[in-house]
Amino acid sequence: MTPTDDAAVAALRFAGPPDRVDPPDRVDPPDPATARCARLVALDFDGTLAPLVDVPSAATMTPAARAAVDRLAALAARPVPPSGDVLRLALVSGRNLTDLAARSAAPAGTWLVGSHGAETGRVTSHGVDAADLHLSPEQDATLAALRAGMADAAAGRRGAWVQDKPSAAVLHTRLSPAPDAEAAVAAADAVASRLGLHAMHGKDVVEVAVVPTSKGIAVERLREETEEDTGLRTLLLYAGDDTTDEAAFAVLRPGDLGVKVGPGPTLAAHRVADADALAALLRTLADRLEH
Ligand SMILES: O=P(O)(O)OC[C@H]1O[C@H](O[C@H]2O[C@H](CO)[C@@H](O)[C@H](O)[C@H]2O)[C@H](O)[C@@H](O)[C@@H]1O
Repeated sequence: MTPTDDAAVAALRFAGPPDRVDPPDRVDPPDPATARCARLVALDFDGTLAPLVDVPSAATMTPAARAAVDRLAALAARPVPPSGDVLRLALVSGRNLTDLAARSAAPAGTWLVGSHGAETGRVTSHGVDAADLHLSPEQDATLAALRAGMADAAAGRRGAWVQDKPSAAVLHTRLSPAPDAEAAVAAADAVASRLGLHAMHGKDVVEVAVVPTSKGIAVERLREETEEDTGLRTLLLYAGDDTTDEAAFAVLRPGDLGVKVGPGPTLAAHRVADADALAALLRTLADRLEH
């Protein structure tokens, strides 16, 4: 698959003008919108780099997505080029951090955001350097009640099961017949409501967390950190496929690039069909950034 023309053009615009120096009179004038910026490429994992599958532990990036991520990571790791442009790569997922690190095998230097923003870390040559996740005693007690409630919501409903995360519980219904899925989802929503928590509805999942967070908050934090570290305005490319990615699209600003992967309503300005089409777009971006 290839990205649509407008998405490919948007990727080139996001990357900035080509670094042309010869002949001198052909040098492109710097574009104030994109010159001397840091670029933060933040990518969702499931459904965006890795096609959705029935068993979450079996999800894996397509070969093209793998190659694109590795190439961007190599570009992010190189010494800052003469243009002064800085590139950062982040994976932003609903998966918990350990799971995301294992499934993505992200290259050293990649920033990781897990549990929709509740967990953060950075891949280093010796493993993931992760920030501690602290739950208050009240949050601990709520998490225990949440896990019990979600287990009840899944009980007796065909195909439904619950995944526990460090600060959340997730009801999975991908393998459930429609009536069982509907009943389990309604029960999970009731548990969230009883505990005063927000239920996030994704693709065949209902996720309830005891730490208020969203991918929008997470990518804004990544942008702020990049701007603090580099002293440069930071342009953000965010790509995602699910409803929970809309929170990230919602915080994009002029000069940023939002890419929705697959069908469905979205706030993103651009769309590609699938993980391989996104990989092609990321290759276009890498080609331009490499020069
Ligand atoms: O933010 P993401 O990286 O997209 O993670 C969101 C959820 O991804 C996983 O569930 C989804 O992918 C599974 C494997 O393909 C699929 O079986 C499930 O139906 C999808 O919703 C993961 O298991 C969840 O914990 C994440 O929150």
